[in-house]
Amino acid sequence: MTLTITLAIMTTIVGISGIFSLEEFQEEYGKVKDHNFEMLLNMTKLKVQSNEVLTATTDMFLAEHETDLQILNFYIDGRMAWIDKLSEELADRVDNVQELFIFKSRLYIQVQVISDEMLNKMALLKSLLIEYKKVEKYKRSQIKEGNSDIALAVDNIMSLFNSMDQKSLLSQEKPKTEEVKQFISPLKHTISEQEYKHITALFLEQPSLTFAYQHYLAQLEVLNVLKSEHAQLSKSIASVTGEAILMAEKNFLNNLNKAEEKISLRKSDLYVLMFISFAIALVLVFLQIGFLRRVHLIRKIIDAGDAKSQFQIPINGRDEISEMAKSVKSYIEEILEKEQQVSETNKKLEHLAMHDGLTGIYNRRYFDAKLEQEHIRYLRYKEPYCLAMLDLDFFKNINDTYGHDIGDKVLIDFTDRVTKQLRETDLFARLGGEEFGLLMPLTSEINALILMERIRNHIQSIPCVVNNFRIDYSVSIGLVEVKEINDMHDVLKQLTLADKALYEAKRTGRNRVHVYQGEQLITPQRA
Ligand SMILES: Nc1nc2c(ncn2[C@@H]2O[C@H](COP(=O)(O)OP(=O)(O)OP(=O)(O)O)[C@@H](O)[C@H]2O)c(=O)[nH]1
Repeated sequence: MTLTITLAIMTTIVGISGIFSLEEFQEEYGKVKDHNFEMLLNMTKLKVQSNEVLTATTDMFLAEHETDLQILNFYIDGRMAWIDKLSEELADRVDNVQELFIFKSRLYIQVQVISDEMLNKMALLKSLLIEYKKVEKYKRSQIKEGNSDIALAVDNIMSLFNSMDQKSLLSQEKPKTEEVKQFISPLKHTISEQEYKHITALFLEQPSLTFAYQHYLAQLEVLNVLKSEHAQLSKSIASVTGEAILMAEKNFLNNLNKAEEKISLRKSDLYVLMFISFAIALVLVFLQIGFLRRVHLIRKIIDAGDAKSQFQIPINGRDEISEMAKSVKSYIEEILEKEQQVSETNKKLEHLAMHDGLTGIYNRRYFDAKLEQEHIRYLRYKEPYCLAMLDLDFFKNINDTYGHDIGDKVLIDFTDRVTKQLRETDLFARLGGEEFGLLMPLTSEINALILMERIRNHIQSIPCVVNNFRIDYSVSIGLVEVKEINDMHDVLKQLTLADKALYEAKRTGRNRVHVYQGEQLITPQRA
């Protein structure tokens, strides 16, 4: 019982701990979920931030009126720093380092390619700027020399260049004579013919001016490159952050699946554990049933006190029940042995209580009880019975002559010989000393008388031989038939009547039978 209770408690603990661990797992699962949702949110934020950073740096670059290497380097550094920052952010969120490295390298290469292209353009631009500065220097020298018209013409030309639409500028590699003439035509009326020709020749021959014009083209190209680079980077950012988001989502799903797998594994573990506990409990219950059945059997055997039944219980085992069965077995055997002894003692006591110690025939007590019983039967059914009192004659003489021991042997001889003459239904008892009683149920007076005479004759005709002594002895008998005519309901009175008849037998000479019949005593003729 204790074992079952212990097991039940264990199973409960397992179940509760299982529930707790499941809750713990679910909590973990929730955390993973929250973490991944947060990560996705951050990735989306990062994407927005990246676009903002990129746009800001591009705008800053474009806002500069002058493009030089310093700005370009600043721009490139800004891009690289942003890529590093983006990589760091991604590293916290993306498990696959290899993929992250590939993204980073892709971005680096892209920025590098763009930077190289831009550096080439910048180199060209720089040389153009030098040329442009030469034109300006020429303009300033003309002003200094007082050639304000020429300086004005240069200005006009430069304004004209500036005012030219991008398309027409981009379609030309260098100004043609006609166009140069067209550019300087406003000067035609303000300067002399000679001066006009000189300026035209100057512009046509002066490569600086041509390059100055090309400066605009280059600047525009740089702007275009920047725009396309911005578009490409935006696209890359979108793609990288998109892929990162996809990866994060993939991770997220992986993590969810792992958590779910763990939960289902834990669940199946718990089921197995609970099944094992249940099976053990079942086995224990069966063992306990067997245990109780055996205990019950032992108890039944104890209750029944049947020593033989104990062999149904296996007593050869080494368990507690077998030990108990062994104890019960020896205990019952001991009890049975004692019971046997008590029973034998009781039988002896019973025998002693009912029998005479010397002769072995019934004693006075038993005779009185049986006589009373017989008398009751008589009173009810009116079936007569006979009662006789037998007394050895001159027994005192035998004692005195041969001794008390031999007197005893004579008494035994007498009872043996009388008993052999009787029916099984007759009751012969020693009433005391040398006096005996004989109860003859369902016996008529005449039959009883015949029997008494036979006994008397048998005793007096065959002497008793004891210790080589031949002892002749006789017996006197008083007989009474209990029937209606004696009209005495008291059983003790019947004995008195028999005694009276005996007394008469003694008085009239001994060795004879007297029958009591009312107040008349009849002494039958000897056979
Ligand atoms: N050996 C022996 N003697 C007994 C026993 N019981 C009584 N007696 C003796 O029996 C004798 C009876 O003697 P009495 O009463 O005088 O009668 P009796 O000598 O038989 O004479 P009557 O009866 O008149 O013929 C006594 O001497 C008793 O001691 C006994 O158990 N064994």
